[in-house]
Amino acid sequence: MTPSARIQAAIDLLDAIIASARDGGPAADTLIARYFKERRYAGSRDRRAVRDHVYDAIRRAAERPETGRAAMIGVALERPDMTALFDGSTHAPLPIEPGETGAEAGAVPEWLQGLLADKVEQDALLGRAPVDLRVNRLKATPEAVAPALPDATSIAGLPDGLRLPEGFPVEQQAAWKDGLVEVQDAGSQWIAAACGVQPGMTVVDLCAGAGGKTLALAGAMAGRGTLVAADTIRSRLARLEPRAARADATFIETLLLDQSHEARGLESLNGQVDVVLVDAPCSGTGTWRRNPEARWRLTQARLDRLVAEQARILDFAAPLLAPGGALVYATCALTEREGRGQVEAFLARHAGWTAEPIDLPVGRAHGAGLLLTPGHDGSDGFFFARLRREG
Ligand SMILES: C[S@@+](CC[C@H](N)C(=O)[O-])C[C@H]1O[C@@H](n2cnc3c(N)ncnc32)[C@H](O)[C@@H]1O
Repeated sequence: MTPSARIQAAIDLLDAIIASARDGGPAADTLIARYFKERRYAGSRDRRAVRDHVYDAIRRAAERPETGRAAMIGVALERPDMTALFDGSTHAPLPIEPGETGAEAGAVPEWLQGLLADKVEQDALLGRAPVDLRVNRLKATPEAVAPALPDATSIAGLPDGLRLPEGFPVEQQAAWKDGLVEVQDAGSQWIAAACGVQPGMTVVDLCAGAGGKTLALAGAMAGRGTLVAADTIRSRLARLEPRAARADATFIETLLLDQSHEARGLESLNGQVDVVLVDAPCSGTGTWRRNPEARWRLTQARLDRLVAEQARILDFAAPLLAPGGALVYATCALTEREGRGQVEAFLARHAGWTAEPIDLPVGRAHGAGLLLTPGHDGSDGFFFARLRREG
């Protein structure tokens, strides 16, 4: 493909990504993969260049642009070498008209600006994310794994954490294939640490998804005790099973819950659980550096629905705890309503619960919890809090 044709391909893809973000369709990565599956003539350098153009345009625009052309012109007008590629030749975009402007540049959509926690450094939200790993204590130690990953550095405050440069092909490494390491952002590892689980405990990961944090909890439990991974989406829990097998964490039990009737499926655990982790569905504002297109999908109505759902999940999680048990609430969101506000509202609704300090060498105290941000902590953005049921 010519350099101009790569720009036109990026414009076509951005049109599809914009429509998909508006209509709740597939994610950008899925659309890019499909696009190239149908265009086998594109070589690996073409694919990489087009993908880079697409993600440059997505990162640059906080608001969903009107068209792929506007998104790409926004990028080109900041890079003089690129504007010349809009030359109207075969497979190239039409020349940029005098006065034709691109999409506006920005980090955070206007409507969200005032809703983020005041300590969030907005520009860092879209920085490049490294590849963080967690050494799987069920199979390995950091000392044993480190020689196989010479590019890895340690992560302050995480004895089992290793950090590799952005884009490092970790899934091609024997250490990953053999289940000695898992890919897991440092923030998620700190949340697992904040759960304070011990071998022999009864633990429920209530929004387990594909089990990233469940596997970290399994490691901390040394394979002993009861660990239930629950979710309402079967395909997500199904992805946990091969991961658990690879990690030698086969003591994990999965529990598929019926949306809106979750309490029924959890009844037998009522009052029995030492630690419940609620890693709630959220706006994902803390993960924009990995998923910048999420900014184009979030709306006020969706945020309202998420806040209501988080409160409902906390309410059916609370009865599971044994007296003295801990409920850890976490979101990869940086909006006040999903974090500090959600926990304040829980404490106001539920007598007999207190928030307790979390002793970690990272983050900043925020309301009754802790705030992690890419700018301050070098991890994805998270809010989490530990709530204790009185004994
Ligand atoms: C932030 S993701 C979890 C990520 C996962 N804990 C990890 O570390 O990889 C939130 C999960 O909550 C699940 N979820 C949404 N509504 C739920 C509900 N009512 N009960 C339980 N899980 C729910 C979603 O299906 C999704 O997998």
